[in-house]
Amino acid sequence: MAKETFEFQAETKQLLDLMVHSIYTNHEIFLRELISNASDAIDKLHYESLTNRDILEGDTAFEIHLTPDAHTLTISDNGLGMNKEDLVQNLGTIAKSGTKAFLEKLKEAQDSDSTDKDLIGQFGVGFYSAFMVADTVTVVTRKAGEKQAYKWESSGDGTYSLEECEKPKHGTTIILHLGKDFYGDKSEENYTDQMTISGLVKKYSDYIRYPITMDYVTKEKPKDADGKTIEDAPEEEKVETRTLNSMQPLWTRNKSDIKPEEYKDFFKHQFYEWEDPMEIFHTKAEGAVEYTALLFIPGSAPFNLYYTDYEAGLQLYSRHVFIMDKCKDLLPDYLRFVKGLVDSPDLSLNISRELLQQSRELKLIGRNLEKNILKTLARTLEKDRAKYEKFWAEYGKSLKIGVYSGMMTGENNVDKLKDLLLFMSSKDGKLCTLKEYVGRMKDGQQKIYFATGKDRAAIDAMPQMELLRDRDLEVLYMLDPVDEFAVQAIGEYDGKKFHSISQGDLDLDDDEYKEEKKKAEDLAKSNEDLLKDIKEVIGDKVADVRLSNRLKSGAVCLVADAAGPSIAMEQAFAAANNPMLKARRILEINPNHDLFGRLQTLHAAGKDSQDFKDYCKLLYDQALLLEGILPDDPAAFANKVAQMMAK
Ligand SMILES: Nc1ncnc2c1ncn2[C@@H]1O[C@H](COP(=O)(O)OP(=O)(O)OP(=O)(O)O)[C@@H](O)[C@H]1O
Repeated sequence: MAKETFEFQAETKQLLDLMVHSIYTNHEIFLRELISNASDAIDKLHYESLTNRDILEGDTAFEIHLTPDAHTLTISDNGLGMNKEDLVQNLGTIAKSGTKAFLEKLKEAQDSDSTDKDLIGQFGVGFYSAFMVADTVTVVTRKAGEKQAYKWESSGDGTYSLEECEKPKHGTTIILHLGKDFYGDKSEENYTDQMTISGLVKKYSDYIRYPITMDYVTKEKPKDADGKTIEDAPEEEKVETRTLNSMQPLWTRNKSDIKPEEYKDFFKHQFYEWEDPMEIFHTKAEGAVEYTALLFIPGSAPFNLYYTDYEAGLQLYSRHVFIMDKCKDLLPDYLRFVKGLVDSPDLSLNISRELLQQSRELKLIGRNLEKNILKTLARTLEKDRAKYEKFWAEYGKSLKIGVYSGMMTGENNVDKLKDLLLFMSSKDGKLCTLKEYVGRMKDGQQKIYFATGKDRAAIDAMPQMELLRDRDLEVLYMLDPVDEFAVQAIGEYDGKKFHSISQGDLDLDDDEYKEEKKKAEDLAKSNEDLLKDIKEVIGDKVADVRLSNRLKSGAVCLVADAAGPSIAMEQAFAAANNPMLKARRILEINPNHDLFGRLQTLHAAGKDSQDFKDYCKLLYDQALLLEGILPDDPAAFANKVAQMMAK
């Protein structure tokens, strides 16, 4: 095959451009990225070799070797290597959907001068970081089990070349032809200096499970047959290969010997994070199943946590040997934000990943970990409210989704999670637990009142809120569409039912309310015709028109029938392109409002008059607006209001 030239994919080009022009100042992490890729490639080969020993070609001493030279730094591994298709696929395109977001973030970071954040690692564009320090990158690689080797080369401009070549050993060798600022004694960042390189390995790659080696040339006088130095002989050069990393996986060490900084560093390097974790769990268990787990709750939720491209899951190891990344079957989906790893001698390396994921041991470990995490969260909620609220701000949504999605999957997440939920309260504008709400309920109060809306102000302005405020009844604000789903899944807490103030009968428990309700019912009877005729004018848009006893100073409001979704839920479904679930809307009119008297007069003058009809339609549109929904025909609404104002 003659040398071929290929164009990089547009996004790769953009990324390379950013790398070449070094907008990212923390150049040194390129080494960590390349070592990490080499280690991944060895992991892959090792995994393959468990079922196909021949693939190793007799080379069982896994190693990542670093060779600095005058102007180059070479990183070699004896991992899986790449064939032609792999090269084009992996080093010519960026298949990851996160890359676009990465580019945006990188620009943002550049604008805000916060380039210290480890964005490159976070978004996994590792290989291309080589172009921060190298003018040209050459990759010589041969896939284990295949004969043909290839040379890939690029100068970080728009193209790369590919040609066939010879490579006796399988694996990948990456030669960085360093830029002039990155070699030589005069350089501040000399990546050919052995001290610098070994320092970087210690700093970033100490945990890598395979030896990272470098040859050191030492000069020594020769020794005689008795092992004594021959003093007058000239010095001889000796090459000594040293391993630069300690290779001991952090999680295998004793908890008491590990410093918080070591955990944090490990977390960042292993999981490509740039922020300290907010919680660390390090547990060792023996008994029915033996395992060590090192789990983390990241400092903040990733931007795509709730999108389908987010890949949840823990890393799996067996006796410190990597089995797989992103194993989803350990933790329930509502803990999708937890990162970490599990190392267990009880997990068999020799069965397929599919079978492994269904294994009894894995399920047992998963259940234990889930319990552990929930226990820690409950303890944090009790002992360190500020910390818990920070957790809640990042991951609360995930737990709320867990509460109701459990209904679909048949898991009872409600009991597990209901005491970990927080809702904003009308009492003090602060977050409260359901236990706290119930604990401070007024004497005789039977229900947990909640209201749905887009923000606090919208709920506070709801006409129904006035009655509850007057009675000093606490209302929980449901500001996120998932809140209401969660509440529906819970149903009741401590024997107290949830009750939406914007749905069904307000149904307050005090005598005053009951008396007013009775009055309203009598009034409704005597105005039966009026209500029927209003309904007739508005038509099918509402299921019913009633007199309200939930309104104090407001004239109208729209409520949903108790059976069925609320109006907020209907809107959430509509926003998610699922207009199937419709609330049964009920228009409620305040009989104590002057407007009601006017309606009665207009109706008495003739139910077919244009004025009566206009009033009815405007009433409905107003009620819609109060729910934050636009009238069906905003122009007609505005025209009618204008006409009335002009009268
Ligand atoms: N030394 C190597 N040996 C074999 N394949 C490699 C090597 N280096 C890179 N690759 C291949 O190139 C791909 C792209 O590497 P890159 O560092 O850009 O991203 P990544 O390693 O997949 O992501 P992340 O950095 O998040 O781990 C890798 O997924 C791997 O398939």
